[in-house]
Amino acid sequence: MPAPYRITRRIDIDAGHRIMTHGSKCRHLHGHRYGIEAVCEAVDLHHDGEQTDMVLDFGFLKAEMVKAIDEPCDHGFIAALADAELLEMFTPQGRDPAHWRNALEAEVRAKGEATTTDTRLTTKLTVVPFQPTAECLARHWFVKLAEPVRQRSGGAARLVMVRVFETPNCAAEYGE
Ligand SMILES: Nc1nc2c(c(=O)[nH]1)N=C([C@H](O)[C@H](O)COP(=O)(O)OP(=O)(O)OP(=O)(O)O)CN2
Repeated sequence: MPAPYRITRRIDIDAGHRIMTHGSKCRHLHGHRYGIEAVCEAVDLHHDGEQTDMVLDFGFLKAEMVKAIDEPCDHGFIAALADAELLEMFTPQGRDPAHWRNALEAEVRAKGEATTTDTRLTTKLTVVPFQPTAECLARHWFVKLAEPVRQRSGGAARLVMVRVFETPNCAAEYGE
């Protein structure tokens, strides 16, 4: 039986990306105002404490979404690790692109993503091990948020789904 209580929190970020494998316009460098919604459920509400009669405090959920999504990605560029030509453009002047990329790759392998401003224009860059489609970003942010949701709710709430809007008309969801 599905849990009867559900909450949704949304944040919005601005970020650039490109889908290097896309057959059309999304190959080009472009940006989105991403809308990201996290949906959490609980079988029962908290019975005491500061989250009394809540699934999970919206403020706690926002704080975790900011940490997992806004801090690494807002006003930055999200790049696929496989996009070697794009990463070469971000390589700081005078540095060996392969060496610089290898360090990022090691961090991506270890942590699932790498965020840096050690880039050519000192712009924020987040490297991910997939094409930054709305589907993959939804899955990536779901994986980052699932445990913080459990912990901040004292085990009462479960992350059900993350929905990512790329435009007001296009969204992808990942849920478990
Ligand atoms: N299933 C997916 N399809 C597409 C993705 C994606 O992540 N998942 N991404 C893109 C592009 O990044 C593009 O920016 C968005 O798609 P598109 O609908 O073509 O963009 P529009 O500018 O036409 O959107 P409007 O809302 O109509 O302005 C492509 N496909």
